Amino acid sequence: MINHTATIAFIGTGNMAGAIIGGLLEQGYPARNIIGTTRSPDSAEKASKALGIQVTTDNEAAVAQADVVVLGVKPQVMQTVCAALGTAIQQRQPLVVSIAAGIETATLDQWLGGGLPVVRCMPNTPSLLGAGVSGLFANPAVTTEQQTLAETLFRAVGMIQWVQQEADMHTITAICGSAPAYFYRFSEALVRSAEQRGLAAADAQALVAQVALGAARMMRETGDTPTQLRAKVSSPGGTTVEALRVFDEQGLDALVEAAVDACATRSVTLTDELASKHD
Ligand SMILES: NC(=O)C1=CN([C@@H]2O[C@H](COP(=O)(O)OP(=O)(O)OC[C@H]3O[C@@H](n4cnc5c(N)ncnc54)[C@H](OP(=O)(O)O)[C@@H]3O)[C@@H](O)[C@H]2O)C=CC1
Ligand SMILES: O=C(O)[C@@H]1CCC=N1
Repeated sequence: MINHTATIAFIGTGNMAGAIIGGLLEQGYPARNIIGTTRSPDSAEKASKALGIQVTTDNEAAVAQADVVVLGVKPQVMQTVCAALGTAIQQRQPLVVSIAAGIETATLDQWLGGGLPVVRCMPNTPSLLGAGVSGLFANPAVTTEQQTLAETLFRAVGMIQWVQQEADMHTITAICGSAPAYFYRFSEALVRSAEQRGLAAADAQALVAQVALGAARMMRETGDTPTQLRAKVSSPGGTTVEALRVFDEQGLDALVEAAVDACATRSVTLTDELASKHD
């Protein structure tokens, strides 16, 4: 069960934090126990209306009442945001959860003044529907109770996976955080092909979404591996094998491997760029 009494401050309430907040509210988390912040008053008003929670531009005031502070701003502005929040966070000593790509817990802790419990989390946007995946890493200052709190919060919006080595967060980013976009990209290509063959765009999009949902549910619910499920679709001498032959001939595995590698490598270089700012 989620601890519904913890007050959570989301510093940055954009695409990802908004998806987590939406998912928590959907699961019954009380709106009064969630506060969000944005940089501009305009986006605060928009986010507040869209999500049905209080959203301000006052990061320090949000932290002052929080048991959990979720840092949901872009990596490139995180240091500035943390520097301005250090005093409020040190006074309150909340559990700090960062959802930023490429920022190590030690770097964040240093930016916030040191000695803090920091959980690094890599979620993904399907959290909005309770269908997210979040990889989690805790620094040594995180207590068992805080670990459970972080775990229950993110479990409320999907699956969770703890990693013991922080370096594994690069892989988690490449196969969970960023990966919904790969499926959307593949779906865009399928929709485009269907359109070229004469289907209406809206129909093609609905069909592709249903295929993706069905395929995902088969992988989750039948216990079969993707390889076994693929075999069950591919009749010898039939149609599917022809499409799969083209994927193989044109090097789908190498393409995917290169894409995942590029994503994980960017997570590493982002980490190096941001850590080099930390003295
Ligand atoms: N999008 C995704 O799928 C995923 C994103 N992430 C991580 O989540 C983080 C946010 O990404 P995303 O949600 O896509 O980005 P968005 O640009 O959608 O959101 C950024 C949010 O930060 C706010 N913000 C900027 N500066 C400040 C500030 N000084 N004080 C308070 N709020 C501020 C913005 O407010 P305003 O609108 O006023 O500028 C906005 O609400 C990143 O670190 C990213 O690595 C992790 C996993 C997946
Ligand atoms: O693209 C990004 O950098 C963020 C992190 C994972 C998903 N979106």
